[in-house]
Amino acid sequence: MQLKRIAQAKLPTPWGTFTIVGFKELATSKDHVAMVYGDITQQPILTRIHSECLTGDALFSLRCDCGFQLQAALQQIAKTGNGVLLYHRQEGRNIGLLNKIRAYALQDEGLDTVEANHQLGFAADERDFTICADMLKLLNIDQIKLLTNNPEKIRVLEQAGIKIVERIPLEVGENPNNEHYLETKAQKMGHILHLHPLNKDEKS
Ligand SMILES: Nc1nc2c(ncn2[C@@H]2O[C@H](COP(=O)(O)OP(=O)(O)OP(=O)(O)O)[C@@H](O)[C@H]2O)c(=O)[nH]1
Ligand SMILES: [Zn+2]
Repeated sequence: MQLKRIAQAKLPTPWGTFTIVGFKELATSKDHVAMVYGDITQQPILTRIHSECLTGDALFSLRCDCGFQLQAALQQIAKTGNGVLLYHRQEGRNIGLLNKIRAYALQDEGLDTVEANHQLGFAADERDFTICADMLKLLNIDQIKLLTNNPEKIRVLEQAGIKIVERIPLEVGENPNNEHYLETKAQKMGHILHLHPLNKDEKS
C-alpha cells in the first residue's frame, strides 16, 4: 500500500453533495483525493480516474478534453446515484505542469503530444495508475465500471487486483483546438475514440 487515508468532508457541487476523501502518498507526501457519491458498498461502482490538468480543469483550456470530462463524470456519477471520481494528481501525464507547458510550446511548433514528451526526455505517458488501485482499496472498492477511453488504465487496475466489470466511454469536449490532440491519442496512445474531424468540404 502506497497511500494513507487522511481526512474526509462533505463537498457540495452543482451536481450534488459528494464526500471528498484525502490521501497521502507514503513515499513522497504527495496528496490525491477521491470524490465519493452515495452508497459505494453496492459493487461494481461507477468510477472515473481523472488525471490532474490545471489548464483544462481550472483554467478553461480547449487544448484538451479534461475539463469537459471532469464535469461530465461528476454529473454522470451524481445522476447514477453512487460512484467515485479519483482525482489523480499526476499533472501532464506526470511530467508536471511546467514540463507540460514546455510540451505545449513544442506542440505550437508542430510536434504532436507524444513527440513533444519524447523531445523533453519523457515517455509518452509517465503516469502510475497503481496509486488509483490503492485509493480504491482504501475505499473498500474492488469491482468497478470504469469511465474511460484508455485501455491502459484497465490493464494496470486489473493487474493490481481491481475487477473491471464494464468500460463506459467518456467522449466529450471535442473541438477545433483539440482535434489533432485527440487524433494523436487515438492513433499513437491506443485510446478508443470516435472522432468527428471537421471537414471544411463537408456539406452537412
Ligand atoms: N504531457 C502532456 N500531458 C498532457 C497533454 N495534454 C493533456 N495532458 C495531460 O493528460 C492527462 C489526461 O490524460 P488523457 O490522455 O487526456 O486521458 P486519459 O486520462 O489517459 O484517458 P481517458 O480516461 O480516456 O480520459 C492530464 O494529466 C493532462 O494534464 C500534453 O499535450 N502533454
Ligand atoms: Zn487536459
